[in-house]
Amino acid sequence: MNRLVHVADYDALLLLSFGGPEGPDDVMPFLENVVRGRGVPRERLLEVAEHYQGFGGVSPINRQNRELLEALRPVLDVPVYWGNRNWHPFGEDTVKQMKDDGVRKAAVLATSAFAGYSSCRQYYEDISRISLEGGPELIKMRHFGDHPGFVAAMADHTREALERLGRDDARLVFTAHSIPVSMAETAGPSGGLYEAQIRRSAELVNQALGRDEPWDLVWQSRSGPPQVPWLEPDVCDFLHKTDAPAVVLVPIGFVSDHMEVVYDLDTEARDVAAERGLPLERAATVGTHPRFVRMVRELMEEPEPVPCPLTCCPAPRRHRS
Ligand SMILES: CC1=C(CCC(=O)O)c2cc3nc(cc4[nH]c(cc5[nH]c(cc1n2)c(C)c5CCC(=O)O)c(CCC(=O)O)c4C)C(CCC(=O)O)=C3C
Ligand SMILES: [Fe+2]
Repeated sequence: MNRLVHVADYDALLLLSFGGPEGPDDVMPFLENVVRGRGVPRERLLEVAEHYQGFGGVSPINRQNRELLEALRPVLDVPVYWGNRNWHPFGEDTVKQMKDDGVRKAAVLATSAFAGYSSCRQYYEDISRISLEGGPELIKMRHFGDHPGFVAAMADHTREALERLGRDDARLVFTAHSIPVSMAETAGPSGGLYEAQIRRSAELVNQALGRDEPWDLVWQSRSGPPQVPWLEPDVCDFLHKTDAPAVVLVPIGFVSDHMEVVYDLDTEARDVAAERGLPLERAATVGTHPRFVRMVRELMEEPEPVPCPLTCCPAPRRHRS
């Protein structure tokens, strides 16, 4: 059959993710992998280690990724592999396995929907680092925050949270990982793309819900040295000050309920709301919502994506660690 567009014929999918500890002894070595050369103060690291230890040293991200793999298997016609940047199974090891299995060309689904250094460029860096001579070609799929599958899944979960809260006057407060302002300014070919894409995605979710009410976008999980400016307002500062009568937090910036969600939102942000007597619910991330899972297949059926220009989303200046 002649096709009008070139359909990239992948013979595998690689789920490329962040990785997380699977027990108390993994926590510090994992964190050291994450922040190597990034100038994150030791005190911040020890504080974040405590968040993980509060969950028995186990990040929820690995279970979430395993669940996504299981949900993808019946929907795709090709084998599904999983590799991480910061913890086992490391992408390096997975790609060796893929090579041994004779994989030729794999679509790469990074567990992040948007542009930016941490959310996109760093996954390209991972791909170059783990690619092997004679191994599979690894094609990173496009940003998907505006894909109807992502939007519909997020909208569904937001509707469920609104129903749990049971208040018509609740305000939707979208939240995403804060990043340094300098990183936000250089996101995408002409800058500002991380924030612009997240805002667009939030707007699409709001529209899908048929809501006319104003909504907010706030940031969470700030890291780095205190003198470096990051995107604001922080979710907790926002909750301290808002005059909204009730709030649904919508973690639009994440694809699964990992530590940033279950600690920074479900523990910290919830405590602030409770202190103020502010009714609050948190929408589930897209996770394994069937429409999101189907989106992955749809992305693989699109023409092969044009890679991001090498000049966008540059790495921040390296710090000595
Ligand atoms: C934009 C963005 C996403 C969303 C896109 C995506 O999902 O990729 C994201 C996701 C995640 N971030 C995660 C964990 C961490 N991020 C850190 C630190 C940082 N994140 C940053 C940005 C982002 N991060 C940045 C600019 C830093 C500063 C240091 C650096 O420039 O790298 C640190 C260091 C300690 C600290 O928090 O200070 C940890 C432990 C986990 C795993 C959670 C789990 O284990 O369940 C996930 C999914
Ligand atoms: Fe992070």
